Amino acid sequence: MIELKDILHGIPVRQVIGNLNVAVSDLNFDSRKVMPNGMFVAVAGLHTDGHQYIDAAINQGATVVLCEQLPEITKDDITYVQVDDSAFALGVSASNYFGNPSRKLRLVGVTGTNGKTTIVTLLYKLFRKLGYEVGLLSTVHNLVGDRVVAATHTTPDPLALNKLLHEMVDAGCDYCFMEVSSHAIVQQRIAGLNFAGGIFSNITHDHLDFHKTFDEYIKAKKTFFDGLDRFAFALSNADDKHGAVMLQNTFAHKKTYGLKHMADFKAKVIESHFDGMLLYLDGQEVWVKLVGNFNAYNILAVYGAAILLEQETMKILTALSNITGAEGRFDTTISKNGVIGIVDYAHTPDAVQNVLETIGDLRKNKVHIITVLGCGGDRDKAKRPVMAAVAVKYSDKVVITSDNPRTEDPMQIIQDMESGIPQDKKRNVFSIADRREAIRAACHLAQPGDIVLVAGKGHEKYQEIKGQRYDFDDKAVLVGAFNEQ
Ligand SMILES: CC(=O)N[C@H]1[C@@H](OP(=O)(O)OP(=O)(O)OC[C@H]2O[C@@H](n3ccc(=O)[nH]c3=O)[C@H](O)[C@@H]2O)O[C@H](CO)[C@@H](O)[C@@H]1O[C@H](C)C(=O)N[C@@H](C)C(=O)N[C@H](CCC(=O)O)C(=O)O
Ligand SMILES: Nc1ncnc2c1ncn2[C@@H]1O[C@H](COP(=O)(O)OP(=O)(O)OP(=O)(O)O)[C@@H](O)[C@H]1O
Ligand SMILES: N[C@H](CCC[C@H](N)C(=O)O)C(=O)O
Ligand SMILES: [Mg+2]
Repeated sequence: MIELKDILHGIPVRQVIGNLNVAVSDLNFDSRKVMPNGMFVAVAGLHTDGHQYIDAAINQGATVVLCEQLPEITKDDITYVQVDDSAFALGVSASNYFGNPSRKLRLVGVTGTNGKTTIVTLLYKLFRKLGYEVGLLSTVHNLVGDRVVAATHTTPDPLALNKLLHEMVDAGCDYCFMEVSSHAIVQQRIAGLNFAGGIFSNITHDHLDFHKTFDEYIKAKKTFFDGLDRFAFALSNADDKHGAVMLQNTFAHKKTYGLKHMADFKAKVIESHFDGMLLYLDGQEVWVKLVGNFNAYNILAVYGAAILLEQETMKILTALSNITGAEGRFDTTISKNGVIGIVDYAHTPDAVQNVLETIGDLRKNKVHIITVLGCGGDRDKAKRPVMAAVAVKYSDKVVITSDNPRTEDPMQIIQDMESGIPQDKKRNVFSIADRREAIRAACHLAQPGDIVLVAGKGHEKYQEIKGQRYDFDDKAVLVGAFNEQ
């Protein structure tokens, strides 16, 4: 039980109707989940507005309502708190409700278009190896120490997020590494959190359905760094065109990493193989089990953050050489007749290009690269033709298929992708809507030594079609197809 006035700490309140000295036994932003003597926070969404459900929340037992617009008729036994920004108030009140757990461990957030999951996963594994108790909030899953909590979002809603942080504190975690998505920044899921550091990976085309313009997308990412305080570090990618902008207005301690430009943390790729690469990192040689220039950036970000979190260089490097990346990222399998299969979560034009360039650099004797690729439904439509064009440019053959069509028509998504393919390349492209059949077809096209890249779904264990989730696992389907050969 916590008193309402304590939940409101740090929230600019415009008006209160009713009693502030009431105990609140539950906090919710979904009227359907409100509990007796609970507090309901009305937030405007993309599909509907929580303000429409204030009565429903009261009928469910809410005794406190926090909102931006007061209802025309207020009830005597209910406390109404009016604020200017209820999404911000939700974040802060969720932190207060759970005892501000982000102040009781060191929380590091990672934002950027690609690489967030990889960086936080590597940080989680690294700090475990360095002997700490650690929490993780990621697209693949959340971890409270060793305990797995399924992830519904890349960055959970403020209630789920603070509840998990609270559990991490209870479990004795010293650190938590979390992904900060641009949706979470705009929707203020991270309001009220205290970050010990923030990391920027990169920014390229994605989510323009939500942010509308690339400038708005940049602005969203930058807001995260603007919100860091002077005790935190802000670590940015010096080689990214927008890396400097991220640090422009932050109060945090600014640091950079990069392979090309001048930076505080520098690295060079010396050797690359399918199972890892040799890096020259901050004056030392280190073998890591990840592949590709893009992963050299991820490793550098992790190394820099570990130094900024006061860890010792040699211990970091030794631990780094013994850890693997996140599930479903550049995951390699070889068929019995020597076809190399790679499952990867590339679902943006930049990621597809990076992975295919890496494969192109690693391949021997110009063996063929066959890419299986789809694009998600109910997501950025503008990236579809671009992803297809990139796949075609860097592959010998492409099988266009479905990713998660969600509520969209799979054939329409495929057509949107096909529109990006130059006429003279069309003969190398096949479209097969059924993802299982597409993967099988790619494997049948492959000769020994060829490489089949299955991109876009990585670790995901489902496919969402017409709003329904079906079991689906790219790796299992790929291995099954290999076994048929
Ligand atoms: C686009 C987006 O981010 N949507 C999120 C948003 O939903 P919404 O805006 O549609 O909400 P809404 O349905 O309009 O409802 C508005 C409010 O009314 C309330 N309500 C609604 C109905 C009712 O009966 N009673 C009631 O109180 C709702 O609880 C809500 O507070 O708020 C919901 C509650 O927190 C989220 O679950 C939902 O995530 C959806 C499922 C989603 O798919 N989000 C994706 C795009 C997302 O967030 N992705 C990023 C990662 C992106 C990346 O970098 O790759 C992520 O962090 O996961
Ligand atoms: N630093 C990077 N730069 C560019 N591409 C990358 C980088 N790291 C990973 N990738 C590519 O992006 C894909 C997704 O990587 P990862 O899951 O780490 O990113 P993410 O930012 O967490 O994505 P999401 O937005 O879905 O949470 C990888 O499978 C790989 O193809
Ligand atoms: N976090 C990303 C993941 C996309 C993964 C891809 N498989 C898809 O479904 O589009 C999103 O929700 O946009
Ligand atoms: Mg992620």
